[in-house]
Amino acid sequence: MSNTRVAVIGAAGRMGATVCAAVEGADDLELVGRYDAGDDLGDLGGADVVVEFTVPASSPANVRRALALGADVVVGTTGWSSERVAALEADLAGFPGRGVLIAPNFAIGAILMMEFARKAAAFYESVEVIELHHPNKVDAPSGTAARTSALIAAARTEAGLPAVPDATTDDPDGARGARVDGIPTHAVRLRGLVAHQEVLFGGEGEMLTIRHDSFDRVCFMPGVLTAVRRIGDHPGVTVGLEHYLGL
Ligand SMILES: NC(=O)C1=CN([C@@H]2O[C@H](COP(=O)(O)OP(=O)(O)OC[C@H]3O[C@@H](n4cnc5c(N)ncnc54)[C@H](OP(=O)(O)O)[C@@H]3O)[C@@H](O)[C@H]2O)C=CC1
Ligand SMILES: O=C(O)C1=N[C@H](C(=O)O)C[C@H](O)C1
Repeated sequence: MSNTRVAVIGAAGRMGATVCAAVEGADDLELVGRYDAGDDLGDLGGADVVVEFTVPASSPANVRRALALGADVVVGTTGWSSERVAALEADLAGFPGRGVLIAPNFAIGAILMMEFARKAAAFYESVEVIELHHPNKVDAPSGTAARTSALIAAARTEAGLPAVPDATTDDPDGARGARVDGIPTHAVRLRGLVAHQEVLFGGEGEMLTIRHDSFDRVCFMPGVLTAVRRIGDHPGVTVGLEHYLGL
């Protein structure tokens, strides 16, 4: 069987460069193109699969370009709101058989953290999400935190839980953080960090903390390579690598 041809958009970035090295190290994959800001995407090297790690403002146009060239697309870039996903789903009708995976986080531990948080959500009155990242990150809250909060909110609604209790009436500086689907969601930016998240659940007399730490971007690579290898089996738009992992 011939190797899968892979192009990377955002190839000079922290994630893109790590993905290029991972693809080059895989016997069954061939890196056919590296593209970064200002580059002409051309025919994307004739890639079968395009991996996209850029910035939220550029990601949708890059995905559409890759689809138009006949490639499947693995997207790691954050900022894919439900409106953006819906627009992509409508566009994808014009590209039958093509697949797009939008994964807020490719690290297995982060995927499990979200799954555990979703399971715990129905059992606790209180919950807060705290994400902590390197200070070069441009978006807040992180895509992972936004997805975690959305999953928790949906699970709470399904369980018939009311809003999280919070007596705050005076918060002129936003100290209580953002609300994502009603879930308090906080962002920390600190030199020395890579990507970290805590989900705090509180009930009468107890707290459950679920924490994940990415210490090195290599932790995302098994997930990215799995996505590249399996995307051909997943036409349409998929949000979250968990759907490729049987979770
Ligand atoms: N899903 C996951 O598991 C993970 C997702 N991420 C997400 O991936 C994205 C990238 O993160 P990171 O690598 O740290 O960021 P970087 O800023 O290091 O890399 C982004 C790269 O994309 C380039 N770029 C910007 N616009 C375009 C464009 N239109 N076409 C091609 N290239 C472009 C940038 O160039 P320039 O700097 O010159 O503008 C830069 O080289 C973020 O959204 C982040 O949240 C990060 C880690 C894991
Ligand atoms: O920008 C990052 O670094 C990361 N971005 C993703 C996010 O926003 O969730 C994934 C991970 O947290 C690293």
